[in-house]
Amino acid sequence: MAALAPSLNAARRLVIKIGSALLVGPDGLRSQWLRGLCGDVAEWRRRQCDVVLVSSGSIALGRRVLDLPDGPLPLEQAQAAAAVGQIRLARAYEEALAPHGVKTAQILLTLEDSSNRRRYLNSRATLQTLMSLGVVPIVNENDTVATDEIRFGDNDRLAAQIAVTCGADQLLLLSDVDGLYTANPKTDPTARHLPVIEYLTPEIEAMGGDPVSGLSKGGMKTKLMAARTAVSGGCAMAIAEGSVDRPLTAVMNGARSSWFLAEGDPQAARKRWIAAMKPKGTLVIDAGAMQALQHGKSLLPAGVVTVAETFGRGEPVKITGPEGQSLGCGLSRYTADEIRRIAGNHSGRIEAILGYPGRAAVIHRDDMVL
Ligand SMILES: Nc1ncnc2c1ncn2[C@@H]1O[C@H](COP(=O)(O)OP(=O)(O)O)[C@@H](O)[C@H]1O
Ligand SMILES: N[C@@H](CCC(=O)OP(=O)(O)O)C(=O)O
Repeated sequence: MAALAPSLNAARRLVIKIGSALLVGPDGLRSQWLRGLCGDVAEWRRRQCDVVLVSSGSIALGRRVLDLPDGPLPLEQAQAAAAVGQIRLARAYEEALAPHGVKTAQILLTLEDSSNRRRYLNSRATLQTLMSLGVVPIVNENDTVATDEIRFGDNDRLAAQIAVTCGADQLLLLSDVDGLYTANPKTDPTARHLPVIEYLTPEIEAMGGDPVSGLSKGGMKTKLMAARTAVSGGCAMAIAEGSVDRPLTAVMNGARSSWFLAEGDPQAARKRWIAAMKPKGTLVIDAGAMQALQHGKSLLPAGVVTVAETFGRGEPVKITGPEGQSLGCGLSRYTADEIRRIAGNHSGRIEAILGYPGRAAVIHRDDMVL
């Protein structure tokens, strides 16, 4: 029996990627379309769904303002265009969401921000805080500082990385095509649409071709790479035609799309990821902390007895009980030296001891596997 596609209606945390060609037309920003999209975003917020928007379009908007020619731009010009376009892009979202009472924030990231564990944890914490405050973050690649070696280069993969980082259960790529076909439908009239992709097999991955549109970057290739990241992170991913009015409502009402099914749920995937890491050090904790962890609490400095070896912030450490029992592992929010100084102390004393404020927990329960 064919597997069932998830319903967009059921998303609890949704990341939506908007391609340049949707947002910017021959006459500039497609304001009316953006108002429709933002009407949908507000509707999903009303349903208590957290929403993150990953939007392309800064280069497409900026190049128009700077009168740069069509076609690929040299890196420096693309970076300049992005700097000019990004302020317009962010303002457009803010203005389209404000009438619905939805607050926005701008987040610009590079590939390094996801590969460097400390920066990754910081951006994750900021995203979580923004969502807990009901804000819709607008994310784009930080094109002004991202040179070729350190860039995602396309927002499909950035969106998948964001979806996994913030534990989203669904990722929607709004594109100029209504899903994955057996070949590029713009060039091959025999191409067949695939509504549900249960497993990302090599055959499926070979279907991804390049884009035809002049504004776009990755084509289907990068969307399939995004699918690999999303589904293995426990997030279902859909590709849908975004140019229609109110594209989320359209998908919910049955507009054609392709769904890639998730492997497990986001939390389980994150725990698998942490469990697979090689610990860099060990924290020995007392009996009270051991009991607290077993009741689903975070590890506070007060419960740490000793720290072995050297590790940095965000690195994996082993957690051991007072009798040397192996309890599990987790990502440390402090360096080994910092924990040595705050061990045994109440979290309220962290700032006085270290000389700067820090997070209350040494290992947050979301970053821990027992
Ligand atoms: N197997 C395929 N199925 C669907 N589209 C494909 C396929 N291979 C290549 N494509 C191309 O990928 C395009 C979508 O990618 P792209 O233009 O980069 O979109 P976006 O700007 O939304 O990121 C389609 O319009 C199509 O030309
Ligand atoms: N960061 C770039 C977007 C790059 C990109 O992935 O574009 P697209 O293929 O249209 O989603 C920009 O804002 O122009």
